[in-house]
Amino acid sequence: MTDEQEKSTVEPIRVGVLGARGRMGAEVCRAVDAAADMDLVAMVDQGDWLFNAADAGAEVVVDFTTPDVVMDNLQWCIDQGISAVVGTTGFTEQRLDQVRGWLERKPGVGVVIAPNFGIGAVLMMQFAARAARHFESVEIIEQHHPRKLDAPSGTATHTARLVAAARAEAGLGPTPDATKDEVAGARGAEIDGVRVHAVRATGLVAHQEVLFGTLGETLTIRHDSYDRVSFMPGVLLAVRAVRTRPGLTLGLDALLD
Ligand SMILES: NC(=O)C1=CN([C@@H]2O[C@H](COP(=O)(O)OP(=O)(O)OC[C@H]3O[C@@H](n4cnc5c(N)ncnc54)[C@H](OP(=O)(O)O)[C@@H]3O)[C@@H](O)[C@H]2O)C=CC1
Ligand SMILES: O=C(O)C1=N[C@H](C(=O)O)C[C@H](O)C1
Repeated sequence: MTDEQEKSTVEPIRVGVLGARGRMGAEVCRAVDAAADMDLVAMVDQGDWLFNAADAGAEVVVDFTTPDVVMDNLQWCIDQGISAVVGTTGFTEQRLDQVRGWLERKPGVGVVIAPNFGIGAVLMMQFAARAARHFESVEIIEQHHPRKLDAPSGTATHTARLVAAARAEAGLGPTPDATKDEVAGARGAEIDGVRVHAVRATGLVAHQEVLFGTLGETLTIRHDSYDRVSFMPGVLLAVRAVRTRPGLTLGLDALLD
């Protein structure tokens, strides 16, 4: 049998998309539809019956909905034995523990949850974590389109936690800052001791800068998503991998190695 014949005997992955009419969901539907090794079998949005995905035989569900519905969606997928790729934000440690608990009862099911599916964004977070130990100051500035519901972004929150963990490991104390916050919020939000500033403006898609400072120098690590197609290679990578990774995979890092 030739390689081509062998390839054509591999069954396409049957994919359902939740939040299919949203900005990301619609882009995911186009990407899955265009992928030769995937079949788009269900497009579910607000008001649609979730069971459409199970009835259509989805093996993997991709969720880009909202933080207030994603947990119910995930619990349903795991109960149905359907693996899930999740880009929706709002995952606290408590939520992640809950997902791990559901997965323990369904050992064959895989879930990938990633705060950002952009390959450049994943690298930006890795570089930031690597730089963190060498700089006494660090602040994160995330910039998004004004229809975004949450702030700070999932990416900024995740970056802050990575940076904070690297600083703690290197024995760095709090960042130096003598400023009195005379107007509430002027110095941004604080996540694990790292200041995070959220900007919302028409024309933006998804952007982040991590600004490091030490004596006589600064380092800025910046990533820009100008178009939601930037997230698609990461989403498709996760769809291809998730069924062979039972349990919870956090972030794309493990899939890129
Ligand atoms: N991880 C990553 O790489 C990325 C993550 N995101 C995150 O993805 C999420 C979605 O973003 P975005 O696409 O911009 O948001 P949108 O608001 O454009 O899309 C969300 C969609 O989900 C629908 N929805 C709401 N409730 C349900 C439900 N119960 N079942 C099915 N669908 C439902 C909404 O319908 P309706 O409008 O009628 O409420 C809407 O169509 C956000 O949390 C965002 O932060 C975004 C980009 C990249
Ligand atoms: O809502 C968005 O648009 C995005 N959400 C994710 C986040 O909150 O980090 C990923 C990316 O920044 C785009």
